[in-house]
Amino acid sequence: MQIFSENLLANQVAIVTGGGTGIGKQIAKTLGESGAKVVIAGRRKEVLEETRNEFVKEGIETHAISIDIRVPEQVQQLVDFTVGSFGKVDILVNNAGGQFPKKSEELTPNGWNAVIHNNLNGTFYVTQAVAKQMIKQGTGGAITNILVSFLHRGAPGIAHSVAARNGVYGMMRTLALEWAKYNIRINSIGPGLFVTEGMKEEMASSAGPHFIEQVTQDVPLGRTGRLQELGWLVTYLSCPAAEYMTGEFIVIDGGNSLGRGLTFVPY
Ligand SMILES: CCCCCCC/C=C/C(=O)SCCNC(=O)CCNC(=O)[C@H](O)C(C)(C)COP(=O)(O)OP(=O)(O)OC[C@H]1O[C@@H](n2cnc3c(N)ncnc32)[C@H](O)[C@@H]1OP(=O)(O)O
Ligand SMILES: NC(=O)C1=CN([C@@H]2O[C@H](COP(=O)(O)OP(=O)(O)OC[C@H]3O[C@@H](n4cnc5c(N)ncnc54)[C@H](OP(=O)(O)O)[C@@H]3O)[C@@H](O)[C@H]2O)C=CC1
Repeated sequence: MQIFSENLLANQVAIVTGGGTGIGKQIAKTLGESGAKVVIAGRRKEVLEETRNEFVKEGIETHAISIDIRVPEQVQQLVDFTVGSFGKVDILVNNAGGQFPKKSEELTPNGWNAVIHNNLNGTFYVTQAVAKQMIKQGTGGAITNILVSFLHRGAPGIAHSVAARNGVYGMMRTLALEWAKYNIRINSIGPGLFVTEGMKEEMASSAGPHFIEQVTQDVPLGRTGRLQELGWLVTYLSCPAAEYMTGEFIVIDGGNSLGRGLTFVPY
């Protein structure tokens, strides 16, 4: 379904990290369907190339680059590559990330650092490099971070990831203040459960075979999220309709984070 006009983001250039798979792939596709030129970035070259070919066949102007967001020199290559390919950067989606579930008392320092490094440091490196380019351009920009719905509630088994995402939240609030004068807006999204291959792999060994059904039972709207719904939300945050929004965190989880609530009459 095409919600937004195909010209909404015409002449806009977007970078989506982790854009070769899952949520990032759908976000990049939706931005492209609204007219943006897209650069998808991740570590696995062959995955990125496959996604790029798919997009190009659909008429989306796409380039792909293999980089690790944890390595500042490679992050700079991403920005240089984007400017070299499309002349500028207007939109950034910080989607790359993830974690492995582990009881906190069993987490090693290396395990903790690995997740903090990827989700917090990596996100900062990309954000800083892209914002410097946006400041140089003088045309503003829209940055969106993909975090998690349970940011403020906690999630036993992934303390490292919740800590890192809260770090990104704090970073976002501060950068929204610092960069407002450049008209660079920065917002965050907290997705609930969206079924992707990456999510299934990550949860498969730890959360048990019924994880998706169990979570779904607690979702008032009764289902998992559709990837397209995240694509639309990012498109909204990246377009002129959201020009007065910055520093905000939007949860999209079918009401899951409301909990069960208090019931005063039988339903
Ligand atoms: C109600 C709503 C419900 C929503 C639920 C869903 C919420 C979230 C879903 C998702 O996030 S979906 C995304 C799915 N994809 C991923 O999570 C993959 C991301 N993972 C990675 O990219 C990497 O594994 C990593 C986390 C960045 C680590 O990579 P790195 O190369 O740095 O690790 P290593 O050098 O191999 O190891 C460092 C250290 O970490 C320990 N470790 C790494 N992976 C695991 C693991 N799978 N299990 C246990 N431990 C792991 C590793 O052992 C090392 O520690 P030491 O052994 O040296 O002490
Ligand atoms: N699915 C869900 O229910 C939820 C997901 N999220 C978050 O949404 C994001 C996307 O998840 P999802 O699509 O489900 O899972 P994926 O595993 O498909 O997405 C993770 C993406 O990030 C890329 N990536 C990870 N680390 C790096 C790195 N160091 N440098 C460059 N790219 C990297 C991966 O590519 P590669 O491995 O090739 O580098 C991959 O494309 C993640 O941040 C996840 O934590 C949040 C809440 C819920």
